[in-house]
Amino acid sequence: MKVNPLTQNLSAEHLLQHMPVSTFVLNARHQVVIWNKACEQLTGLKAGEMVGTDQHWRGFYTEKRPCLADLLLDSTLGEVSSLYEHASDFTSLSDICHTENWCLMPDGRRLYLVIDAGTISNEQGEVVAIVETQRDRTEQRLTMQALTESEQRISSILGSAMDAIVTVDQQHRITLFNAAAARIFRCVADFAIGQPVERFIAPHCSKLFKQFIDFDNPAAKTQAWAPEGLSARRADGEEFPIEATFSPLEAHDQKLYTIILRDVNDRRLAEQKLDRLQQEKGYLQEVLNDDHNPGDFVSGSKLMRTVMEQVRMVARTDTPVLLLGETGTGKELLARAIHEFSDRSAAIMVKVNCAALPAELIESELFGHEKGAFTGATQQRKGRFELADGGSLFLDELGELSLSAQAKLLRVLQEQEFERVGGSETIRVDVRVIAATNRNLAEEVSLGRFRSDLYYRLNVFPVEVPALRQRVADIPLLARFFLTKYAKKFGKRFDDIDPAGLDYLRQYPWPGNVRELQNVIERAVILSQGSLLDIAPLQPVRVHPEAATGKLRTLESVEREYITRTLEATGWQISGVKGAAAILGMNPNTLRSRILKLGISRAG
Ligand SMILES: Nc1ncnc2c1ncn2[C@@H]1O[C@H](COP(=O)(O)OP(=O)(O)OP(=O)(O)O)[C@@H](O)[C@H]1O
Repeated sequence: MKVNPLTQNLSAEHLLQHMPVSTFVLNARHQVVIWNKACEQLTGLKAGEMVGTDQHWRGFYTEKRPCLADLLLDSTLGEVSSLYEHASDFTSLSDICHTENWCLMPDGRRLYLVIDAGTISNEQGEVVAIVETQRDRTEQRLTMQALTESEQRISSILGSAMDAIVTVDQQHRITLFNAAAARIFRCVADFAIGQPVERFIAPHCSKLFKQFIDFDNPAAKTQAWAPEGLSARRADGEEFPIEATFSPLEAHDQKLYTIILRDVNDRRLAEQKLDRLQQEKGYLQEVLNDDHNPGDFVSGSKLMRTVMEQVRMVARTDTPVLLLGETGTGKELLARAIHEFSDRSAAIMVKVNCAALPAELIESELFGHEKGAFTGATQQRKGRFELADGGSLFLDELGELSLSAQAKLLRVLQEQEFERVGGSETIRVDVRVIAATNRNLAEEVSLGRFRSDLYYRLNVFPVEVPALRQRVADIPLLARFFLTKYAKKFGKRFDDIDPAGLDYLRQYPWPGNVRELQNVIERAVILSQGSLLDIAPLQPVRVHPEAATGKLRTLESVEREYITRTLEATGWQISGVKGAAAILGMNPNTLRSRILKLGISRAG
């Protein structure tokens, strides 16, 4: 063998000992023959204590296990995958192998070591020794892990962002297209990436973008806000309004630009939805304070059972329902039952009391108005029809509706569409109308106060709710029902109603119907002391005593005088147990509207 004069004084052992890479050598019996300086440094174990032993594993592991050199020596490389964390990185070229692993060093440090091992054979080809090197790559590994994690975080942020995020290179080609961009532009990222951004933004917007990325433009160093009024183009060519920001991005020495944009229509729709939900919330709050719970409907008499059957039958259809009956008979409660029994019960039933609002406001209440439609209309407002979309609309006191509102209502019933007050946009809704009145509508039609076409449209399914005096069998049931309700409310206990009192209740004609009975029981619960509820004899209200004198007056003047008298008796208190509405057996809102209509005032 030719001797190299430059290396003749350097033995192989000398070289291995001073190699700057941690190295140990095993003989064919797995005994350490060399444990170099770098290996001493890495493991903290001295060559003196390792050479001649088979304890080399102690340098890298806390428990005895084969090192890569041992596996190579025993030709058991198959075990690598179970012993090394990153066995996939393991490579073996017959007599050289490589793997990477986290190792727990004797001093407790956790190091990521890149391990290589190779065989040394004699001239006969017999393996006489194995050399194993270990290189510490902990820092690189941790940096790589941190980078991967941060990339994953960024990609999950990009993926979950609501706005479209698109990055573009200096040639204007798209390099990144997040999930929101795919949704907004209606195409997958693979389709968009590589395409010029101009394919997705309208000319005016591309001009602005070009100005932005112009290198001589110092503004390109910072973010720029593209105002509303710009538009972008979806993959199918449809243009849509956007607002966007442009910003520069330095990545891997490459200059990129990010465009973050949002579909303004989406935002407008979201705002509208929010607006509607807020109105709905306000409305539901009103309903929560209401005591009309269809689950609490008491019906024992044959007459009421027939009414309930009708209600159940019609509930399943979309036909408008007209509930007719005296005040306080339970029309609103039945309207709620119709809604609850219908397929629309998941949506809400919106109520409008047509008598509680002045004629000029009722149309805006029902159909909404546009900004500036009339003095005081400072904002666009949706009406109750829009709020009830998908559900039901209960029009209470329908007979009070103005003729012009009646015309609009007829159109909604026929075509399910209308325009807001002061607006030209046609709004379509899917609403089931339930109306109620205590007036004789047929008579109102003949007097020209109610449109005949609307009457016929609503009269498809009239439900006559009988007066309480026509269904005496319901009186004890209702009285006991209200007794339980108010005894609970006022924290009192009663065994039953005094039998004499029950007779008074049965004999009384109940002009205010169930509402009046409810008020009588509520007052009795407050006043009674014993275990039986006391009911004082009831005096029917004499509405028009003047008839007896022969001086006949109009119903309106009698009504005005009687309401005024009742108000004076209650000290002008309208609602509450002792209020005029309770005495008159009227809904407080209805009473308020009657007071306005009849021009009743405290002074006069
Ligand atoms: N069958 C019933 N069972 C239980 N409560 C009833 C029943 N009928 C009516 N009520 C109660 O009587 C009161 C008046 O009922 P409701 O408001 O439904 O009558 P209405 O006919 O709509 O009255 P108005 O015409 O004055 O608006 C409510 O508090 C209601 O809960």
